[in-house]
Amino acid sequence: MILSRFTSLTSSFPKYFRSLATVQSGSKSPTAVVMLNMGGPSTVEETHNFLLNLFSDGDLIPLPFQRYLAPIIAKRRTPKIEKQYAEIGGGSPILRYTQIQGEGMVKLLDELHPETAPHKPYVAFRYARPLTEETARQMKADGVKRAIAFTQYPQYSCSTTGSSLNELYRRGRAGEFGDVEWSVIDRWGTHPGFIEAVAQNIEASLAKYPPSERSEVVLLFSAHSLPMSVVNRGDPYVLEVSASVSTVMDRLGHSNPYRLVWQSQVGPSAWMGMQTGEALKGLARLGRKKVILVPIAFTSDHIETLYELDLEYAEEARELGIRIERSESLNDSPVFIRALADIAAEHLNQKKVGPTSLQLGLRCPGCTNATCGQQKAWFGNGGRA
Ligand SMILES: C=CC1=C(C)c2cc3[nH]c(cc4nc(cc5[nH]c(cc1n2)c(C)c5CCC(=O)O)C(CCC(=O)O)=C4C)c(C)c3C=C
Ligand SMILES: [Fe+2]
Ligand SMILES: [Fe+2]
Repeated sequence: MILSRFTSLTSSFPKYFRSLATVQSGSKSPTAVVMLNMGGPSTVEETHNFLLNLFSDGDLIPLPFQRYLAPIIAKRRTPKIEKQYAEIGGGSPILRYTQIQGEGMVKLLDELHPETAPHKPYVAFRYARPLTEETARQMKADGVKRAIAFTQYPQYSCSTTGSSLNELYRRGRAGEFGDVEWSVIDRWGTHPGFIEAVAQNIEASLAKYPPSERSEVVLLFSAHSLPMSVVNRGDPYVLEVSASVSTVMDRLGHSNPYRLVWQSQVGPSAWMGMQTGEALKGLARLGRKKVILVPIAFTSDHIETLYELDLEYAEEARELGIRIERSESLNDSPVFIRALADIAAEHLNQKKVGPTSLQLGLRCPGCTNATCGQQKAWFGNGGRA
């Protein structure tokens, strides 16, 4: 309410005064909006380093003797994953899309929240360049004094956003960013702008079916799975992904039958199910031959959409006689970029409540990782000891 009043106020401002405000604040140190994500190899050659960083992360994959096992597993897995990145065009597009999203977001944010302008986007990836340490050096060189850590995972998991925040905390506490006041946007899986962007992409896919067939199409929301050991320690990811799905279906007026299923499990342990591939087989058995696959837990294209969904599952569906469409990832969607700016502006307006959401302070009840607790206390104090 307050935000929408404020938005209409700034947008009715004469353009001249708005651009003057930007010029006058041009000499101010920028407010950094640090976009956190896992990253991906931009070229096939970077695949090994990406996997090495990923398997070395104890927040994502806790391994015994991690320092010794991670290089062995990464080396063994590299040829298979290199082939997949080669088949999707020679690398992951995540950096390109994150840069487009970041640039678009700050342009809007300067108008939505001129008090903290200019805003500058930074990217801090966990397993690919630019890594957090490089971003820290750049922010220090830019004289940043105020920063928002903005996760690009809509739903919170200790193994994704939690891992990024732990890395930011370790480097922040070591002084690598200089003297920065931090606040955190840690989840936004039911934000109306995000929901609208997903819903519009689903509607575009539905429009590919003849009107008489549309209501029969099954919407198969597919999210990266999570090991049951993580789910069982109280990780909120599964619940938050379910909330995103329910909210999208509310927005669509429950026009279609739908299910939430899980993809991309790695290794032999138990993971959250049912698996996307199994679900397709089950739908074929039920005679449901029209499906739209909807990626719901990641906002740009990556190996899981471009390889697993578009190549592997599409082939499987064809063999099962299913007509399959894939709802586009959010990528450079203007509706989504506007949502990112709104989320950041709402955060800046509501910051009086505290530098993090109330949810962040409540770590997974079963989590015994000391860094998670220290990180939450540190961010809760604005990044001060
Ligand atoms: C919300 C998204 C994701 C969650 C949750 C997640 C958890 C998770 N992932 C692994 C292991 C791997 N993930 C890998 C790649 C990968 N993971 C995600 C997203 C989530 N992971 C993405 C988008 C990607 C691809 C990156 C890109 O292409 O840009 C990989 C590497 C690929 C492979 O070897 O298969 C591994 C390994 C675990 C163990 C986990 C939960 C604890
Ligand atoms: Fe993953
Ligand atoms: Fe944790």
